[in-house]
This record gives sequence, C-alpha cells and structure tokens, in this order.
Amino acid sequence: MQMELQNLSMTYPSGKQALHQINLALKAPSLIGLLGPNGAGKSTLMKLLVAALVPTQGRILIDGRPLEQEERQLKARLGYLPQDFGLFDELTVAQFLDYMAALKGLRNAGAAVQKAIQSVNLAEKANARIRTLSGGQRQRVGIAQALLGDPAFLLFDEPTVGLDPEERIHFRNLFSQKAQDRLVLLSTHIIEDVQSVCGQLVVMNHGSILFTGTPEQLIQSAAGHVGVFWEREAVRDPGLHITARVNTGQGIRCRAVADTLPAGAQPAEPTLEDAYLYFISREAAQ
Ligand SMILES: Nc1ncnc2c1ncn2[C@@H]1O[C@H](COP(=O)(O)OP(=O)(O)OP(=O)(O)O)[C@@H](O)[C@H]1O
Repeated sequence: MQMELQNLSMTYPSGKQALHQINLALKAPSLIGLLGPNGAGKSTLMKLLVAALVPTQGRILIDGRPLEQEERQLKARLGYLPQDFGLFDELTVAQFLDYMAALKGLRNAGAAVQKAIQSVNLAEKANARIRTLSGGQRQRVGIAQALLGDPAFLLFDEPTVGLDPEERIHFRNLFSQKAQDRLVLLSTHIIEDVQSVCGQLVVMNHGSILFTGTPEQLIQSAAGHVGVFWEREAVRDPGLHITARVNTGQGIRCRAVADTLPAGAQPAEPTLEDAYLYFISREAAQ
C-alpha cells in the first residue's frame, strides 16, 4: 500500500488554515512517526488520510488512485485511533469491542475481539465496564478497537497519552511489530515514542512539513548546532534554545541548540530530541 499526498491544504470553515501544501509519500511496510507541537496539524492530516475530512486543496492518491474513488476499500482495511475517541461507558470492554467489530463488518468477530484484548493486555478487564477503567486502560481500549481485524493501514493519534512508561514501551514494540508488513502512522509530540522504532519521521509545525527522513538523518541535520556551556559565560541570544539546565554545584551547565552556538560552547553530539527542538526553534525564529 502506498499513499501519496499532493499539494494538500486544509482550511477549516472558521478560516483557520491548518495545513499548507503538504507533499508526502507513505509506503508500506513502515512505521512512520508524525512529530510536532500542539496545533501543528497532525490530527488534521490524519483525518484527511482516513477521509473524515475533505481537503480544501490538493489530493491524496492510494496506490495511484484518488482517495474519493478508494474510500470504501480504504475504510475496510483501516484501523484508526482518533485523539478524542469516545467510549460507551456502560458497556464492558468486550461488549464495546464486539460492537466495534460489528460496525467494521468483521466475519470472525469473537476471535478478533479476543485477539485485540490480548494485544493490549486487557484480558483481566474484558468484563469490566468502561466507566470503571483508568485513563490508561481506556486508551488501551481505543488502541484495541483500531487493531480489530488486523487492518493493513493503522493510524494512531497520540496513542500513548495516559499510558505509564511500561505500557508505552509495550505499545512501542507492538506498533513496531505491526509495521513489519503494514503501514503504521503514529502522531505524537513525545520523542521517546518514535525513538528507535520509527523508520521514517515527519516533523510538522504550523501546518507545514519541516523535515522528512530517517531518525538518523534528523539527528545528522543538527550536527554542529548543539553545545554545552556554563550559563554565566554565555551571552543571551534569542536564537539560543536551552534544552537542559543542570545545577552542578560549580554553576549551571546548559545544553542548547542554536544556528550559532555561543562562543566557548563545547560541541555535543545531537540526540533526536535536540534535533527535533532545533527544527522547531529554527522555524519559530524565522
Ligand atoms: N474543527 C476545527 N475548526 C477550526 N480550527 C481547527 C479545527 N480543528 C483544528 N483546528 C486548528 O487547526 C490547527 C491544527 O490543529 P490539529 O488538531 O490538526 O493539530 P495537532 O498537531 O494535532 O495538535 P495537538 O497535538 O494539540 O493535537 C490548530 O490551530 C487548531 O486550532
């Protein structure tokens, strides 16, 4: 499966332009991380990809054919966790997933529900009412409904919200495993969620794509723009973006990203987080 986004723009009826001229190719199998701060346009992009919104300009091609013509086939092989996913509080986890399986028209619904429950580690809560679940458990139910029927195209909008670190690692591994033979798109503003699992990263801000490539390429692009220095020795420059301040006892040691590092700064190897912040802060400065 391949999706191609061509000159895609989206302006909401309020007049807010959420996406500007997006060009992007998404190709299975891969796990793609969509990274960007609040309001960057990640959710809007996902809604366009699942045909929940219609772009105001541009088009989406699925295996070379326009999305409008492929909408039914796309929806039949789609699993989607929206950001504001509503659950039926009075149903049990199993009843809710049965209902979702019926909506998806799954043939072997019972087995699909069991498999989805197992995948998200909720077996012991299968007969619990949704209103009795914790925030993280509710999020797992949302992930489970997306996984129902093993869809070929999986989209998760901020899937790790409310999950504890152990659960986040579990889902990171699950998404990576699913992506072996599928297209999995994951939106987040948490770097650890995409670190070491995503083969492709798309960094967005203000409705535009700032970077697309591998995590290694993103890190490489910040080489020479990360440094550490003593706070008392540095000149305050508006282009300097401090990413860490450590009180060492001998003074405050700062780590920062910048186009031009302060004189005397000691260069440091960029991390993925440094590189991401470098892109976002550069755009803000322009
Ligand atoms: N229905 C809507 N009507 C008007 N503006 C909207 C609507 N939905 C989103 N927006 C605006 O479009 C922009 C992009 O929003 P979007 O939800 O796509 O961003 P996001 O990257 O998913 O953010 P977050 O990480 O906070 O979820 C924001 O400025 C937002 O306020």
